[in-house]
Amino acid sequence: MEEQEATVRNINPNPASPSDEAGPPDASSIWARMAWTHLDAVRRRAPLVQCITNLVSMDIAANVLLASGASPAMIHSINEIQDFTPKADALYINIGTLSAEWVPAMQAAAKAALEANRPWVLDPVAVSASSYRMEACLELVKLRPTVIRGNASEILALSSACRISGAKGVDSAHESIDALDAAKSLAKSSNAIVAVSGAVDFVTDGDRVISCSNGVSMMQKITATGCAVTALIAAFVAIDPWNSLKATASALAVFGLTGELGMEMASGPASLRMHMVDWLYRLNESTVVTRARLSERS
Ligand SMILES: Nc1ncnc2c1ncn2[C@@H]1O[C@H](COP(=O)(O)OP(=O)(O)OP(=O)(O)O)[C@@H](O)[C@H]1O
Ligand SMILES: Cc1ncsc1CCO
Ligand SMILES: [Mg+2]
Repeated sequence: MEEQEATVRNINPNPASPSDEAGPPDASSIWARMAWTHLDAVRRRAPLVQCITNLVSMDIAANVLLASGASPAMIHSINEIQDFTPKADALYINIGTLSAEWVPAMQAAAKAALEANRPWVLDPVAVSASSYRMEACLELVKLRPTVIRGNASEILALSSACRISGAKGVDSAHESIDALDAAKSLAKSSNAIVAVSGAVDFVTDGDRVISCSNGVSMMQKITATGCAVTALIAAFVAIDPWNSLKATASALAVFGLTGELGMEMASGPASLRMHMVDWLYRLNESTVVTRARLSERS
């Protein structure tokens, strides 16, 4: 979808901002305030997000959506797509545990979302694991996802449409920066916003690049955190579909921030997961505005 410049102007009108006393806010605080405004809008508007996601991620994705204020619906039968998908505010498709039965449902749902003018978000989990998976994913990319979010290995593989990317499995074998050019190229060829997650997350429309440095490495030790943040991206894009670049960056910052806050209390991956969900539910304006770390790269 075409980007508009409205979001940053619209979300920075807080006359009570402490930064006003010291002069105009700097660019990073404008981005951080944008992240808060997106989270606040998700809480107020509770977007309905249809998820066709892998079996491993269903629980964490649904809980992350609920804690954010969104309304998840894990509906994947092809028999329900026609009735349900046009009612959803956004659709999330994740190919992590795809099967011959699910692929037609994914394609039908993506088509239904397109026809209903709803944003839809693709997570190309382990896209280079098999030619079946790659071909299914390439067919989905043709159905014009609004956002594609993957780890560096997935974005590198999808961007070049190579069958062998050097990835081990569903985890990334690359740093996110290694995939930045591939992400820009994929964004241009697919007309989607592309996000590469990692120690630093990058979000691009092919020209502009927003980076986010929130998060902790322990998040990689919880299965399906990537799937969960893609679900969160769908909720954020649902409430700001004309600014999907910014909505995607906001979701990544908010999710990364829950990792940082959760890590202050966690003793390992299982408790981190629990604390992340709690923090997503509890996050307040001052924490997001002071701790979201977003910036635009030139
Ligand atoms: N080294 C790191 N430091 C900080 N945050 C990280 C790091 N690696 C990943 N993250 C964060 O973890 C989340 C998941 O990203 P990751 O790249 O691990 O996804 P993924 O490989 O697709 O995960 P999965 O397949 O398990 O769902 C993102 O929010 C990302 O910012
Ligand atoms: C472990 C795993 N295998 C297929 S999907 C998935 C969840 C993380 O992507
Ligand atoms: Mg993944």
